[in-house]
Amino acid sequence: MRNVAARVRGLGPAREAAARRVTRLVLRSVACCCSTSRHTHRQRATCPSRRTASLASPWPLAVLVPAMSDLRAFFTPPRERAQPPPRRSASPLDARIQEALRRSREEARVAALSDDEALREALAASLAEAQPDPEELGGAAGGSKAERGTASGDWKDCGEASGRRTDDNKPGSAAGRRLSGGALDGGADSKRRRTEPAAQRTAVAETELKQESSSAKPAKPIAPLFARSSLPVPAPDLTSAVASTSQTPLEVIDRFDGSLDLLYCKGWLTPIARQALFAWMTAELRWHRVIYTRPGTGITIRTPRYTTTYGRDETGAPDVAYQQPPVAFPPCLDDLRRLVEAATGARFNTMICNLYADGNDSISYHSDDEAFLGPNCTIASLSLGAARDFFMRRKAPAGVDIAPARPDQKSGTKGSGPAAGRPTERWRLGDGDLLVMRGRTQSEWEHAVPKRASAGPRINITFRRVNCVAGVNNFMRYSRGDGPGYRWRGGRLVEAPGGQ
Ligand SMILES: O=C(O)CCC(=O)C(=O)O
Ligand SMILES: [Fe+2]
Repeated sequence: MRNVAARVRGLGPAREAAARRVTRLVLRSVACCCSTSRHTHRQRATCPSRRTASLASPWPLAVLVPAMSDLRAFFTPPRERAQPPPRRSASPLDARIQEALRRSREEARVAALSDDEALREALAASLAEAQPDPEELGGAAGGSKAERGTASGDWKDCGEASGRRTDDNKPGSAAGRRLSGGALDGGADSKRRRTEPAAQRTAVAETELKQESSSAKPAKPIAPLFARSSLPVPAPDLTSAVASTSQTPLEVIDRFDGSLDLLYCKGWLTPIARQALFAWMTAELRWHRVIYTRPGTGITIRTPRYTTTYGRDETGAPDVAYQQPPVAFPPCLDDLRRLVEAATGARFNTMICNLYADGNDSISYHSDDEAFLGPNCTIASLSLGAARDFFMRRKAPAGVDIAPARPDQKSGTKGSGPAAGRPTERWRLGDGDLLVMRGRTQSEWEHAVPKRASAGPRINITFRRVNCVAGVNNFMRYSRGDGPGYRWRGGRLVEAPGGQ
């Protein structure tokens, strides 16, 4: 009853009294909230779960909410009811009552859950996302137009041509070629860039910017069940490989004569480890929504996901040698790095973390082939939380414009000439899955996580090995930037000063 009083306070004494009457009525007429039993009035008085049988509990609300449209009449004193109600399309009173009841129901539901249950429930909701739309990336121009829509639109391209001290800034580098629409940048889109006059190119780029900006909505509530996570979430203990990983060997995927060279393990991280890691990373890491200017164009890009980065190269350079001092791995992520190294046989010194808050967050087609990663680099990618599609498409051979095959077409069409289209591969990366890209994969393929109409929060961690200061500068610039940081507080990502 206290809850009722709190929720309807300010509606006037008559309506408050009416609300109390309704609640009393409902409490008498429904079973108590242990729900399995049909207690008598007397039994109910002593049932331990009765304390939750208030207006805020799910039980009476299930009865009240459908009758919401009648509530206004019910709350109206008889004197007023005799007169015809004023014609209003949306009553502010209705709205207030509905909102108060909705909030109290949600609070009661959350309060009734333990931390573990809340986490499990949020993850289950995340995993039950809508099926992907196979058409989304299927355009012949390559890449979803809801995304940046070009192979040269991603942060890496800008970093490499930013004039900063990166090895990739050289005209002959893979990145330089991509940015200038060179040989590796195949597809109709890059052809368009090569042939259009500069003014037109700017117009196209601005359109892409609008798409990018509109897709990159500000932080919003995404998982109310984390509402209590303002308490510190303990870091998971991942020190034991046997306890933290499934110990299932990684599957070797070797396609197109070694062009696509992957290792894959579904559910590599155990459920307990992955859930604890996901909860800790969302709550305790400081995430960034990096905004940067695309060099040479003056165009502002808002990265459509949250990111952060840790680690440094092994050149032994002091902090002052970097544009921003690198940030050391938090201990549990360092333990994770060691586990991934043990599983893959590769060595890593840096990580980039991506937080896709919902289906609107994405990463467009790109390759992680920067010179500071070295040739044929190995990149290990661990997914946590909601499953998302991971698309791969083969780059066109130098100087050839071939549209990629549609993602729903059978990939690897024989004699992949122009008619056949470039092969595409599609993966569904789920909670705890480990995917390792190695060999020629980065130089011959691109990958993307497209937007989806609905998807729960997902984290992706990529482990990489950079061989120079420039690589760390690049990661710091494009995965941390100089804007504000965000932390998951009260069920949403909120701007948070300080910390790493
Ligand atoms: O989220 C993913 O699975 C991919 C992330 C990625 O490609 C990147 O960070 O470079
Ligand atoms: Fe990538």
